[in-house]
Amino acid sequence: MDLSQWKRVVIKVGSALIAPNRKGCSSHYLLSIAQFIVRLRANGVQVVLVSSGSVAAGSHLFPETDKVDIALKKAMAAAGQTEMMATWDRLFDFPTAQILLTHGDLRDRERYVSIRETTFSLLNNGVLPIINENDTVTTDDLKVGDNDNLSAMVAASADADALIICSDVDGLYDKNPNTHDDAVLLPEVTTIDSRIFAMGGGATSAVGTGGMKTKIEAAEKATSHGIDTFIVNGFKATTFNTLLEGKNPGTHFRPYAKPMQEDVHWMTHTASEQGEVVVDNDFDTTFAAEGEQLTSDEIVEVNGNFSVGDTILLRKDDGTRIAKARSNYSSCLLSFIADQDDREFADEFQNKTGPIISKKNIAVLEKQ
Ligand SMILES: Nc1ncnc2c1ncn2[C@@H]1O[C@H](COP(=O)(O)OP(=O)(O)O)[C@@H](O)[C@H]1O
Ligand SMILES: N[C@@H](CCC(=O)OP(=O)(O)O)C(=O)O
Repeated sequence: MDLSQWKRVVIKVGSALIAPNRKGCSSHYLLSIAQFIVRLRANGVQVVLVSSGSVAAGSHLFPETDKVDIALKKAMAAAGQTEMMATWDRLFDFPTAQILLTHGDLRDRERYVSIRETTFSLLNNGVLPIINENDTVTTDDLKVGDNDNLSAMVAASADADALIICSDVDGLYDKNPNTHDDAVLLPEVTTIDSRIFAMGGGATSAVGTGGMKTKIEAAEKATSHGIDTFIVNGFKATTFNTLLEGKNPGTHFRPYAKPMQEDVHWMTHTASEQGEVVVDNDFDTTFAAEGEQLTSDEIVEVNGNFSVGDTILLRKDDGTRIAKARSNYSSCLLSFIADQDDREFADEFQNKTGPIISKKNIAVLEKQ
């Protein structure tokens, strides 16, 4: 682990560190994280902070109840967010900036690029971006849902060298250490496979979302973009000294040797498909890599409503997911040519209109 190689780092801070007792924000655990950020910046490293905790920080402002419905949770997030930002801001003598995002923003390529450019602009001007999900406006369809995955999407969009997820445990154990006394810490993970996913359980604290499951998902997203990923214990001040010494205090997920390109990574891990195109089972799966055309006679079915420019999933009739791609056709137009009995007309139509999918807008998914 060579810190001198880090140019940009994303640090994700979990709710338990912001509002440990759900009685408003506390700077108790944030002080050592803030010092870490200051030291990194002094060493020329750009830092992006992804901070959870708005709900936990805001809950004390509302009457206590056993039934916290979605509207109340959103109200807590809205009220807690200002308290959380104020708490962070007090800890720094450089400016901070609030960015609130939803998955709806990240999966739209234009908005994604805009978020990326704004982040770079803030960083290049010495401002610390502090990012959270915009809980007040999210719906099930629009939300990322947890800040672990959000931090990995942010790390990929910011071309970070490292993602440090600060949690309430030392790292990934072979089972949940809060429910198993014999759980063993894994200092290093080189491949994130089903065995690793099986170890990650949900959250057991009152304030956490997602537990270790979403942290492993985040690690997979980040490492596939070449980002060194760490899960560390944010309760311990020693964690950050150890990191500054270039040592790993928790679990280190090694990055892929051959990371995905930024746009392919976005399509694979951030964009969600608006519809799907089912193709023949004997469809040649190397087509995308070879840059060959998908022809309308190979289409079995077009599902969903999508427009030109939307992300679609290409899958085989047997269910195999082949690729995600940007569609150059709307679902209506694609159904129209796929349903044509007159092949000559369909071919001519496609020749005139252009390829259904362009080579540069395809992310081939892992073969299953
Ligand atoms: N295999 C595991 N290793 C470590 N922690 C685990 C594991 N499985 C489940 N967990 C739970 O994940 C929790 C951390 O996630 P979470 O509560 O969402 O925290 P945060 O607020 O930091 O995101 C731990 O406190 C623990 O209860
Ligand atoms: N956006 C939410 C945080 C959701 C979340 O993922 O929380 P955590 O598991 O503590 O990182 C909030 O600010 O309360």
